Amino acid sequence: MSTLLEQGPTYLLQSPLATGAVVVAVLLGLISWSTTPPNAPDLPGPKGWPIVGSLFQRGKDPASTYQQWAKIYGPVFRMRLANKWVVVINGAEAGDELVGSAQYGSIFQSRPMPHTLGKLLGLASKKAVTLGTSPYDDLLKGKRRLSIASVSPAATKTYENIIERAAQYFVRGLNNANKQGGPIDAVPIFFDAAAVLAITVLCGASVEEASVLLNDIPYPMKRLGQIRNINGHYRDFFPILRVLPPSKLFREAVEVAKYRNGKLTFLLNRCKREYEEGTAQPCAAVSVLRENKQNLSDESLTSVSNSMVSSGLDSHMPNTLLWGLGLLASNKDMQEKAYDAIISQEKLGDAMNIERDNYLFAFVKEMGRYFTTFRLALARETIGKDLVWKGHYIPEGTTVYTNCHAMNRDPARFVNPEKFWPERFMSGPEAERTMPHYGFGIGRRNCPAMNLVHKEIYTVYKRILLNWSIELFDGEREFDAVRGCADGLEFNQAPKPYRIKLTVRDQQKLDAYLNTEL
Ligand code: HEM
Repeated sequence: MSTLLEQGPTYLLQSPLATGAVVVAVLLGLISWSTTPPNAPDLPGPKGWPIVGSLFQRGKDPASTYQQWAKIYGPVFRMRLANKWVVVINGAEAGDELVGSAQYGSIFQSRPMPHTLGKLLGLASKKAVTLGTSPYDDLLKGKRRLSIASVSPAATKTYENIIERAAQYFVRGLNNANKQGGPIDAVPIFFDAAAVLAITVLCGASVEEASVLLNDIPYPMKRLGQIRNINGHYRDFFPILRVLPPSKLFREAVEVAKYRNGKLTFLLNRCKREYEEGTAQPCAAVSVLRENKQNLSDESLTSVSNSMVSSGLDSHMPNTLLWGLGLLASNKDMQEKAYDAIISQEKLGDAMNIERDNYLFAFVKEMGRYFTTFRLALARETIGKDLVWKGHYIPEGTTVYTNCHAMNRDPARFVNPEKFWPERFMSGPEAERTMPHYGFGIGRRNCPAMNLVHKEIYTVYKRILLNWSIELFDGEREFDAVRGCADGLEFNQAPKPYRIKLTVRDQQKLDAYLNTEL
């Protein structure tokens, strides 16, 4: 120390150790400065570590960790993820009051544009931006209106035949696998068929065309979901890392986005031509075109179409179907009740209120609640003004995570929330029967497709259960939404791998069904 005091900067330059220490200190200071966000929300929350904040305290299942933190800091807390402050909403009441209410809902209606995603869109085309990843603006309002119209209950009714054809494609895939003998891994079958379902509902293509359409895309479709993952990329949190060359995952996602846009543009142009000629079949794209009174540009229409297919092409749809299939296979009692409900529905037709009296329908709803495959939904960003809520200050521009997983497990809102109990939507308390759960998000940016999704999942299970009884191949397995989850850090949560065994109920009926041209 005395040498340093006596010689000052000269000593620093002469001693490599001291120079190194100074460089490290300056670098740390710079990183800390560049990762300390201004304008902190005034809420309780975990303290976090220097520089990285709570980034590495989130664990392997951030939604469950936030649910635990909410017990310490309250249903709405703040945390710092390196250079970002994030507010996490965990309770049903707080979610309804903040994001779902007329009073505050508009403040929560934008989405942040993380660096990695923004860069991908710049390279691949703005057409690749789905509604789910669009910040709020006037264009978004128009696009959202179109997407809502295209999946309304009335529009969905006109897609029933398309959904039946896609359900037959699911059954064909399972039947082909079953004919090989041995256990069946439904993952590749469901991912392929869910993509076919999404494409056929979007543009009325035949299942044959849809099944080959995306075969030449060079990397797995889930690359795009990996870039959209709410749990983020280090480059989003540490600007200094952006000087590094793009990662392999990023480069592959750009290719996928470019290819996918090309295919969707082709399909959409065909729909447009047929719509103008008056020969188009009912499908979501035709509903969009019919509703497009503002004459949105081709770019906007492709972007809406991208939004309509991404859940099937990425993972929410196949993952949701895989959780439910496993549960049905593992629980004979539920499977029998679901089968009986299908038979009663077939006999009674419209005389049965499917929403209220059908066990399989209730099972489908409960799957959405219990498994909440999209646990943290898509991030929000506050817009329009700063908010003071119960004395807490949340500045405009704050990133917000709606923890749908925790809201769906809030005991103040759901009786015995840890239990998978479809009957809650049939004979449970009125609040549960009449209010939607949070599996499709909340408020002004919620998922518009809940009706369509319920119908699609119901039809797929109905066709599977009418033809087979299902068992687990490898013995008992627990389909617990948390313990049974493959990877809590993924964009969308899948069950751990499992295999099933199918026993044909009536071979003649199965053959006749597969030979029917729908
Ligand atoms: C099992 C299937 C699905 C699940 C679990 C699901 C769930 C979700 C969730 C949680 C969100 C975010 C909502 C929020 O931030 O509050 C969302 C957004 C969205 N979903 Fe779905 N979804 C599914 C299928 C679909 C389908 C089939 C379509 C279209 C045909 C669709 C269209 C959209 C759109 C357009 C958005 C963005 C809304 C916006 O940002 O304004 N979803 N979905």
